[in-house]
Parts: sequence; structure tokens; C-alpha cells
Amino acid sequence: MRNKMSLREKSIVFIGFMGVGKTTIGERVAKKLYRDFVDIDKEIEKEYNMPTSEIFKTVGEKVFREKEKSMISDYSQQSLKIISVGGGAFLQEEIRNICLTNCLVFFLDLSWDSWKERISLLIDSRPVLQGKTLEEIETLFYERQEIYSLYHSKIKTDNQEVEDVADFIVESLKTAWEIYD
Ligand SMILES: Nc1ncnc2c1ncn2[C@@H]1O[C@H](COP(=O)(O)OP(=O)(O)OP(=O)(O)O)[C@@H](O)[C@H]1O
Ligand SMILES: O=C(O)C1=C[C@@H](O)[C@@H](O)[C@H](O)C1
Ligand SMILES: [Mg+2]
Repeated sequence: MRNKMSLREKSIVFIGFMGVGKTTIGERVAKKLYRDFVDIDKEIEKEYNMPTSEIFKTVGEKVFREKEKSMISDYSQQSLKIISVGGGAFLQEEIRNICLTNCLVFFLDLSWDSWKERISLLIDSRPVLQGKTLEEIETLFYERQEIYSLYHSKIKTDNQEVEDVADFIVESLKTAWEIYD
């Protein structure tokens, strides 16, 4: 099934560090394209009926990562979805390969200087950030850039409104569909 999908049918996956806007922008893009939106973190939270921080505490990160892999594997083989994966999903090579093979992968690229302005919005709900100093988070931020280095399209989002980023993505998709499909 996966090889027969046209570019237009392929699902779209958003990747990037925690808090760059995968969920927020993914949701807007889905609305604009009349497609179903899937947020993998939220799907996992629904399945365990608890927030991610609780899942990490009770069942552990390893179980979270396995669930993340199986969910992404399922959804990425479906057509016409808009999928936001968790910030750590691309740590797993298998997830990277599945997404890059089956879907169109958009990397949301936000600079450290812009990202650190958002920290207060994120700290309570992202267990990976908790208990770390700003310097440690900065180190993690730069280390993680390596795992986001494979994608189909990179969108720089510094100083960009959600709506404008979503519009830009929709327009670039429409152009790609016209040219390649
Ligand atoms: N372009 C933007 N401008 C300003 N604020 C933004 C922008 N995009 C997202 N935000 C805000 O940043 C916060 C984090 O966004 P969001 O939850 O979408 O990130 P995420 O990439 O899905 O993170 P995670 O990987 O942890 O799920 C939210 O409060 C959101 O409103
Ligand atoms: O970057 C990470 O490792 C994570 C990001 C979030 O989206 C969640 O998937 C979880 O908090 C782990
Ligand atoms: Mg998210």
C-alpha cells in the first residue's frame, strides 16, 4: 500500500524540539486542509488516561517510547493525516525511517534564543525538561538538532505567527502537489 500513495495522499508529519509548535501549527494546517489531526503525545495520554509527566513517572519513559513507536508506525501508513509527533520521537531510528518513507516530514526550526522565551509555557508538562538548569536544556536543545536533520522541508519559525506559518506550509504543499502529482 505504502508505495502506491500519491504525494497528495501522503500524511504530513511535524518534527522538532519540544515547544517549537508542532501541535499548534499541525492543528491549524489540518483545519486548513480539512484533514484529520493526530497528536501522538495526546493519543498516548488518552490511552493511559494520564498526562505525559505521569506516564513517565508511573510506567516509565521506555514504555512511553515503545508506544510512541507503534502509534507512529500505524498512523504514518495511513493516508491524508496531519501528524504531530513528540519532540523525542525522532530519537528512534525506526521512527525516522518510517516517517521519511511513508510521509512528508516538515521540520519546524526555532532558534534557541526564541525557544527560551517559551520555557514557562512548557516546563510543567514536559518531563524531559524538569529538574534541568537552563544550560542543561540548552545543551539538550543543540544535541537534539542532529536527530531533526533528516526531513523533506524545513520551516524557520522565529518571529512568525502560527497562522502565517500554517498558511506558508499549506501554500508550499499545494505547489508541491501541482508540480509532482
Ligand atoms: N509561532 C508561534 N508563536 C508563538 N507561540 C507559539 C508559536 N507556536 C507555538 N507557540 C506556543 O508555544 C507553546 C508550545 O507549542 P506546542 O505545544 O505546539 O509545541 P510542540 O512542538 O507540540 O511541543 P511538544 O514536542 O512538547 O509536544 C504553546 O503554548 C504555543 O501556543
Ligand atoms: O522531547 C521529548 O523527549 C518529549 C517531547 C514531548 O513531546 C513528549 O513526547 C515527551 O514529553 C518527551
Ligand atoms: Mg506537541
